[in-house]
Amino acid sequence: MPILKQGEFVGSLDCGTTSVRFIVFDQYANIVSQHQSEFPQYYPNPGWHEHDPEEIQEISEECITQACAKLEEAGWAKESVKVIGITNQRETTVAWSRATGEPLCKAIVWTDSRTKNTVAHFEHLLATTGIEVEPGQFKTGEEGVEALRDITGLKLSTYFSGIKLRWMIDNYSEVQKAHDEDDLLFGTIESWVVYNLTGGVQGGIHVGEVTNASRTLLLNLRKLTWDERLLTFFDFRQSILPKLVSSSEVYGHLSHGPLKGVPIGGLIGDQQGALVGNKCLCQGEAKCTYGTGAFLLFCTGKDIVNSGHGLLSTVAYQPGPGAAPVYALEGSIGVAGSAIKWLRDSMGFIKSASEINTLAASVPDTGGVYFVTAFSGLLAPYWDPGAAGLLIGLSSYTTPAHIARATMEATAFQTRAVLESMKLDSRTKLEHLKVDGGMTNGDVCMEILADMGGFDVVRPDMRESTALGSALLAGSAIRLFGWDMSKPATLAEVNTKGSRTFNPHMPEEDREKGWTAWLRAVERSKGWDEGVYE
Ligand SMILES: Nc1ncnc2c1ncn2[C@@H]1O[C@H](COP(=O)(O)OP(=O)(O)O)[C@@H](O)[C@H]1O
Ligand SMILES: O=P(O)(O)OC[C@H](O)CO
Repeated sequence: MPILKQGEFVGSLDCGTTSVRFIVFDQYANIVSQHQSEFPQYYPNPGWHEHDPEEIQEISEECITQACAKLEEAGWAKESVKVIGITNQRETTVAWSRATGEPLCKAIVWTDSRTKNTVAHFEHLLATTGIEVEPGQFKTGEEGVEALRDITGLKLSTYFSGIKLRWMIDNYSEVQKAHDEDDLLFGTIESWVVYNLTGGVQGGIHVGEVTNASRTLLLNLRKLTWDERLLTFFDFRQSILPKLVSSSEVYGHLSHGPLKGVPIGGLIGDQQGALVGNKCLCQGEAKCTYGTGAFLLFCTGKDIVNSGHGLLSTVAYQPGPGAAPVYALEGSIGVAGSAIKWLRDSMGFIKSASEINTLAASVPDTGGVYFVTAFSGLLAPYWDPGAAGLLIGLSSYTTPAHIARATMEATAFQTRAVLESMKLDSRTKLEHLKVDGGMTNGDVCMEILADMGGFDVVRPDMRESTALGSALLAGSAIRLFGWDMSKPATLAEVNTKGSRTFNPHMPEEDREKGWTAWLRAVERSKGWDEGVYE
């Protein structure tokens, strides 16, 4: 065995919706080593989407092990990894037993829309009894909706974890029993993974990070505390909830594996991770990440901006325990890359995701086809759980190539819709959009986005922004390389590699014609599925 060099690196575990990766970065954000694996997706009923929490854990540990082996093959000792960060798909909900440390059911994934009736129940409750905002003072109807948004930044939706957890308790006897007997532990993916990496049932810590917590419908967005009024409204006992922690601090140490003893110093939801990784740390900066879904986050600095146009207010990051949080406005699009995956896995139109670019480029336009990719209803800015996937404008002329192109246009149209809301809420027009995520690997995807959206699309060369975000937070927690999240200037040398800009070329008139047709297609898709699968 050759003598291995000692370096100083930071690791990032990125637990996404379809794959997990562990990436080792140096101080400039060069990737020194990485390993990635996809994991199984379960769709047991229409509208349902599940993950096996144990599979996520196993794959996470395997990625760490393999990336460390590759680091050593490259001549570096694994002790060079000084700290790790974790970033994750956000609203996906895990319920496990305090006594055994084992999951009580499969995780309900953020895309899953089985909870429509649960949402309807709470909408009714809000409209009638209302929410008790002060002792004895209830807000009902529109005032109740406003009060909920004021506390959480969110609206009632199948998307958020609190609703998914309520459904688990109401529908799985094991989860209900655990809740009743105070054996239940709830967490989003960062919480589950940290619990296991720090020892699981043998001393593992039960923490929840604030950006992830801001997606539960249980967090007070201003105070960054679990809000008792919401616990009463949704009827949860407090003891099931993880201890809240900031996005950057040493939470604990890895209890096993090749990085045993290394501190975990950064936790962040993946979309906020990408915001941080793109160094959009100040008011007015924005990015959009195109993975399974697409998520446009606009940093609003120290202010919480309430959206009047279908966006969410969310925590962007909290740079340390007790530190003032930074907030963001978010437009969440449920389906982006997952529609490409669907064309590959269910329709057989393509053999690999990247092939969609060649297929779509083989025709000049969609031949009049529009695809509203409402596989689990529509999220921002439409928020219609009853919207159904809709392909419209089909004719004998239509080929898979037209549908492939319409699939990419669907993401571009939804991005434009979110940007229009963001313009109204923030009174700022973005001159360009910084992008990353798996779908941005395709040039044709980027050209269609620029053309249909009508804005410049800026794609950085190093696009592992999500992982980089959690690495920056982790490094900052131990002041590795002098990084300090509360002083953005200390990150100036990170990821200064170039970027490529895609400009719109389509005539304005054609773009507007397409946009008008898209809006008509969305109207036809809305309200189609009135809970037939509950
Ligand atoms: N070359 C490509 N062109 C277009 N889409 C792609 C390409 N490569 C991957 N994708 C899409 O990107 C998605 C994966 O991106 P990723 O950022 O890893 O997602 P996640 O974090 O949600 O798991 C897949 O849904 C896939 O369809
Ligand atoms: O894992 P991604 O990139 O699909 O992101 C999922 C989001 O966090 C869901 O809100």
